[in-house]
Amino acid sequence: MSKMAVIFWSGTGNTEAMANAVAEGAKNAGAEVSLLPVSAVSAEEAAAYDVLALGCPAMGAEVLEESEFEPFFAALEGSLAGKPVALFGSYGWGDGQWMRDWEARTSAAGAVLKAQPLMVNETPDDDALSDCRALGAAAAV
Ligand SMILES: Cc1cc2nc3c(=O)[nH]c(=O)nc-3n(C[C@H](O)[C@H](O)[C@H](O)COP(=O)(O)O)c2cc1C
Repeated sequence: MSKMAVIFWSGTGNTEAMANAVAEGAKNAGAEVSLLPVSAVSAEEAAAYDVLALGCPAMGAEVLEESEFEPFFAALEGSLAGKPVALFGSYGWGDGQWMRDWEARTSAAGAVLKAQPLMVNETPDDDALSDCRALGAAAAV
């Protein structure tokens, strides 16, 4: 059974709702899942998991949230070579540039992207939550 961490930052709950569904999908697919706000985990602890699902909304001007998530991810980048990773997050008025940049960084770090990064506009509806569960399942195997 793979040990997977779903690690997220969420200001208004949208990415958190996605994270809950990602974790549910991964558990249903047989993974042992830890669901963690980014404030509760260090990069070193995150790097010890077999699989990572990382969630962060578009913040600032098309960037990762800068006070907690960006420092966490910057510290993790050096440990991502060969690591299976899935990315997800909610956004508002943008066109997804934050996710394209994040995906490029993750690939450049040598991570193995387990699925297309999943972006949801604002609050996830039922279809989006089922996409989140599918992402979790894809990451878990
Ligand atoms: C300070 C701030 C900056 C934001 N910057 C962007 C942005 O650059 N592009 C975008 O598409 N949405 C942006 N948004 C919208 C959020 O990404 C969107 O509301 C998202 O659903 C928030 O997710 P959360 O509920 O997990 O915090 C921003 C929101 C806030 C509060």
